[in-house]
Amino acid sequence: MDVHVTTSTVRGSTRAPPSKSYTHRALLAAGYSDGATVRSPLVSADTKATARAVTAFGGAVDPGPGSGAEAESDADDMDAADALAVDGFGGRPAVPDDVIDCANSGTTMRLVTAAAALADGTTVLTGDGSLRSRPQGPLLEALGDLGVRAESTRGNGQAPLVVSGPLAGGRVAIPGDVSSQYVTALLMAGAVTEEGIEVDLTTPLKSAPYVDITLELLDDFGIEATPVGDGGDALDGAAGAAGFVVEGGQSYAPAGGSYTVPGDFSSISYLVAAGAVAAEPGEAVRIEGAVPSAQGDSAIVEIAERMGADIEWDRDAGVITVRRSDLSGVEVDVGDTPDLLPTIAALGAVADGDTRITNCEHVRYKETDRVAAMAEELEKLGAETTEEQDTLTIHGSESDLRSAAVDGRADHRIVMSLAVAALVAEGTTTIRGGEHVDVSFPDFFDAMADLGMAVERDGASE
Ligand SMILES: O=C(O)C1=C[C@@H](OP(=O)(O)O)[C@@H](O)[C@H](O)C1
Ligand SMILES: C=C(OP(=O)(O)O)C(=O)O
Repeated sequence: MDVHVTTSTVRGSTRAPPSKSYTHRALLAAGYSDGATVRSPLVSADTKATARAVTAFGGAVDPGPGSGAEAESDADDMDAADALAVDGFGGRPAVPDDVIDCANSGTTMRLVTAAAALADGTTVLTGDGSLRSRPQGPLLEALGDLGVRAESTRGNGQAPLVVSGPLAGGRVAIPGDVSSQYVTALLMAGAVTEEGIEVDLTTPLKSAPYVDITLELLDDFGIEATPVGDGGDALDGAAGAAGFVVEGGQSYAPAGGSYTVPGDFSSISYLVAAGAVAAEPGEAVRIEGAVPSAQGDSAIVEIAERMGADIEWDRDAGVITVRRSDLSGVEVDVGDTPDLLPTIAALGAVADGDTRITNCEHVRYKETDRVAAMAEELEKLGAETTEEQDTLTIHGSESDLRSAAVDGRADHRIVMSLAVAALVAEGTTTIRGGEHVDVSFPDFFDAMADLGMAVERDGASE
């Protein structure tokens, strides 16, 4: 679907969608339990993939009591639910009747691969073309070292994957610089193994806040997992950890039988960026649902502020207010916050001077190579960029941005970031593949239109 965005200003209140990362984990944790309700879930293409996996393992995911939707036993049909009742498989996944389709979701594939290793039989996992090109090798090797048959059908470390359990647990080494999701996967599955799992990192952990999200959620489900330092001493968080330990034989059970998902700061980043570059003079964009949590991507507030944005975050109320102001380029290390790269690049294209995004090699292993994608697509809008393996520099200047036809690369975050840049590019920008926002922020263009973005989709104009 082509989306056409014409230069426009924005103002008014909007609400952050629920967190994709927390929803994936909550659905799977509820699956590992005897049953739990997940409140305020993100219902999107990616989280539906995780719900399908929970169902394939013998659980069930239904719009629950008070969900605002009729009960349905089909994970694909969970739209409009504001609570999902999950029937768990009690830590023992059944062998699925069919292949598990993880669609576009890396989180689903990694977390579900480790869950599949617990089953006494064989699970096959696949996904779309993008997911089948992403790296799974380190997780397969780790599971192999733990005595599970875990293979890529093409022998290239990519899906389709075949996993045959059961997994008893043990000690294993894994690199930390490809994906933190391998650690999350091993910790979530490790809690219900017989022996528990000890993970030793062979390289420092990138995307560490995502493991903090995991530790926070595990704690809320009554599961103990511990980051450890070089000497085996327990640490407070995943940053700087040399490894992780999770005891086996634990039971997943959230307090009161339910878990509530907080707002998503990766999604909030587009709303913040839109306000910072295009809020109507004298007006503001107000974002509700911005409650503090372990999400590293809440750094978008500090990054926008450092660029000169007029922004306030009332943490108690969970409200961010942002007004337009002149932005200047800054240097940002995205080692902890890979999903912010497209947003920061779009902000950098509007800011005056250079925005240098460093430590970003792992951002090349996402739905697309986001470093190359943002460099190339922002150039079409008139920005100058310099791409290196681990660094992206945007030589920004608002006056240079002009409309163009750009490609969202079938990647939700590229689409949403280009839409932000399109707010200030002179004329009408056409973004190819606008439908891919369904992965993490299905209502993105509705929310933006409500704020004042001049946007047309498939002939419908707002
Ligand atoms: O665990 C998670 O929820 C995620 C971890 C990050 O991936 P990596 O750990 O592969 O960098 C992030 O990019 C992804 O969007 C979500
Ligand atoms: C990379 C992302 O997610 P995943 O790894 O789950 O595909 C993302 O949402 O930006």
